[in-house]
Amino acid sequence: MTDELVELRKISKSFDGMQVLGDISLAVASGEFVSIVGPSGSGKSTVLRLLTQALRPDAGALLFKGAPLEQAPHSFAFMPQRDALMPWRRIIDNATLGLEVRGISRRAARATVAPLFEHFGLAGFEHHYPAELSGGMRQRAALLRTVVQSQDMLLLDEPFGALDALTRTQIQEWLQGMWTQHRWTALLITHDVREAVFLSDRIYVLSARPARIIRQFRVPLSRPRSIADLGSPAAQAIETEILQTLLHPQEQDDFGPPA
Ligand SMILES: Nc1ncnc2c1ncn2[C@@H]1O[C@H](COP(=O)(O)OP(=O)(O)OP(=O)(O)O)[C@@H](O)[C@H]1O
Repeated sequence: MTDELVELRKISKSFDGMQVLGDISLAVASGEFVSIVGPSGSGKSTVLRLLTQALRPDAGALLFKGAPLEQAPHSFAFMPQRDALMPWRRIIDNATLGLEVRGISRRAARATVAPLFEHFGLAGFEHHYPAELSGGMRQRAALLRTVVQSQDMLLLDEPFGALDALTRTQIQEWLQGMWTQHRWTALLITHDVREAVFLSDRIYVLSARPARIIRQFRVPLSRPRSIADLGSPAAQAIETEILQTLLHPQEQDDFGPPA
């Protein structure tokens, strides 16, 4: 398909003789929000590290707009599990970091990010240090730093895993609203099936090691969404089916029904 921004085609990867990724094929279209859920240690972060080219696959192809990823000009904005804010830099200077790394002066980078603080619920905290912010605010600051780089795609590695349940729900609702406005292409790794259902257009379910994709689901919820939509029969049904797939992978056909 031509609108696929990124594609992993028959990717396998082993570490020290231990096969982590079996034979992974997946794609993310431009403007699509896709999640990967799977058991702990199944290789979800490895998929992202292959995309950032921190790792190389043993076999298979990584494509960007149909061309080999390593040859195609592209840029991905990566947000890790921990917020990874630099404690010695003020929030505004953390937010500018990705721009400064790309050679933009701090002054110009500050002018770019400053108007976004209100949108990210961080107005008034520009000159605070990370330790002075709540966990949810730090994650929003890390997300601001990630999205401000105008990259082709956001790679989000379990970004809200360390947050308490209420803060996590608030930031999910906020991110859903932001995404609906901006339509960033995004690939999210998460353990949280409800989070995946709430945020995604499509969800891939990975098996345990060696990981393969056992099912993929299209989320039948319109946008914009609110947390209340998770109570709808359609959302409940898909959440239950994904959990069943994770708990009883042996009952799945090889690739399950098409999304
Ligand atoms: N550089 C590496 N060298 C050796 N083993 C590795 C390396 N990177 C990952 N692994 C192993 O590969 C497996 C998959 O790791 P990965 O972090 O991708 O899983 P994950 O699904 O993201 O896990 P979690 O959900 O717990 O974060 C794990 O057993 C891990 O120990």
